Amino acid sequence: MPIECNNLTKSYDGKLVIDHCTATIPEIGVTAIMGPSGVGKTTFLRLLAGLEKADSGHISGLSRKKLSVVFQEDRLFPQLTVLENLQAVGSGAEQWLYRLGLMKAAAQYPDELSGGMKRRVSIGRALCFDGDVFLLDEPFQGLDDSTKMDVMDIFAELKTRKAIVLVTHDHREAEYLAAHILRF
Ligand SMILES: Nc1ncnc2c1ncn2[C@@H]1O[C@H](COP(=O)(O)OP(=O)(O)OP(=O)(O)O)[C@@H](O)[C@H]1O
Repeated sequence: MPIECNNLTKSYDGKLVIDHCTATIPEIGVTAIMGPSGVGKTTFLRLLAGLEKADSGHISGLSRKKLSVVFQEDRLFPQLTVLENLQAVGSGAEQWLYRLGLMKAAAQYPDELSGGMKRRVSIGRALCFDGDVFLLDEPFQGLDDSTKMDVMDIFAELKTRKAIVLVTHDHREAEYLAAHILRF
């Protein structure tokens, strides 16, 4: 069942951020969300994640679906190691750490990591949680080109069986992964 967004609106302090947005997100494959800074892309993801409530409109097709989210700020558990951060949410932690090039960092704590490493741990946690729907807000930002390709390839594999909503400013990422693009 696809996710249907019907006529969503959302304002902050009287300023309209999401203006009657209607969109379909297929059950399988990558939907890229693109648009200038401040146009409401993160807000749209937060509406999908249920972290914000729309002022009007309706989202259907999300009930009973498990959501894996990666937001721009990496919300890792500071008191847990990298490995434990992944194990806390699901299974397959070691396998994902390996795929993400993080095996050597498994016993480190988040405040000992670089920005790009924290980002990969966040991605690893989303993968371990193994949602039906992945909500990704600029997930590849801060990764060097080679690591970015490795991580994008994980999602290229995943997109054959999951719904992935990818906010990105990078046309190459969108072209590589996405079946269609929602322009905000
Ligand atoms: N919690 C909030 N309270 C007040 N204003 C907010 C809040 N969240 C977002 N906004 C405002 O809503 C607008 C859209 O923000 P949003 O983060 O959704 O944009 P974006 O398209 O994701 O931007 P970027 O590409 O820079 O990440 C901005 O003007 C922002 O200041």
